Amino acid sequence: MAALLVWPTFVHDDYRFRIVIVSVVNACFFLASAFAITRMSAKGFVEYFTQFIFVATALVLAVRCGVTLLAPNTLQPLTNTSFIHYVYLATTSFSILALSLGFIMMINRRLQQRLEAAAFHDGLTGVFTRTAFFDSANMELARCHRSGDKVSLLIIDLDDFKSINDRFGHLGGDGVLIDFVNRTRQVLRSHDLFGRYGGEEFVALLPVTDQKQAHEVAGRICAICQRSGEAGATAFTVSIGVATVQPGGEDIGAILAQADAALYRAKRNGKNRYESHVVISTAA
Ligand SMILES: Nc1nc2c(ncn2[C@@H]2O[C@H](COP(=O)(O)OP(=O)(O)OP(=O)(O)O)[C@@H](O)[C@H]2O)c(=O)[nH]1
Repeated sequence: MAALLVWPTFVHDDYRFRIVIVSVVNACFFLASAFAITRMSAKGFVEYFTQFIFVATALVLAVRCGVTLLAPNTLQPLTNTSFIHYVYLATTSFSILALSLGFIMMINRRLQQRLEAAAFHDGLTGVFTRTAFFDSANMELARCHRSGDKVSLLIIDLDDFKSINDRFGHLGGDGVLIDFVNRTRQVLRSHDLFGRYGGEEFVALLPVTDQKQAHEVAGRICAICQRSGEAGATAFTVSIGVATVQPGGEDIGAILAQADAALYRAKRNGKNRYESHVVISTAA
């Protein structure tokens, strides 16, 4: 734009030509910015507000450009007192302030969304992080305490995962974790809570689920993971510790301790199986 302005400024002083160039270039920039916002995901008030300011400013620039071309005598340098000139000055002053605010708020919202995503969802598998799982699980326990429903908790640990990493590398191991999550999601219901406890250990809270039903779910998870090698993918198995309680106001930590003890038994009894803190299960 600077190059385009050299001629009407220094070579041939042409005020109207300068207005046209500046208006057209800026209007294109504002419309392109408004279009870029259209393509953003998860838009809210701030995005629509900023988009509106872009479009409104572009329209004023277009009108100013049109007036300059169609009624050239209405615009005079320095002594310019035309209505469109006042509108232009007011709009640009306001839009600079509004756009600055809009951009700051958009960046703030994006940062907040990223922080929330990182706090709530595991970056590799997409399941709840440990903290998010604990928070949601405690709320679910309190709800089942009030309603008198039973709750079951599964701790699921991938068997011999160190040897999977050793054989297929860390990336191969990551792929197995993703495959495990996808398979387990097929078994869990939409309202079950699923989280990563740490490393290759996962937890699932099954609301309104008694021990018999929890055993069925655990057995199906063991079975679906055992079939992992069928399509040529890396084969893996899991061991599961199951705990079922009638919540009495305790927090998730107490139930986790029971499920953890059951998981320890499943590992000690040969892996690729589930065990319960009360009933010893059949092998998967
Ligand atoms: N690829 C990958 N590996 C991980 C991740 N988190 C933890 N690990 C690995 O998981 C392995 C866990 O090994 P161990 O605790 O010895 O357990 P294991 O080999 O599964 O043995 P058992 O639990 O007895 O069946 C370690 O080698 C960790 O490095 C991860 O996010 N990605």
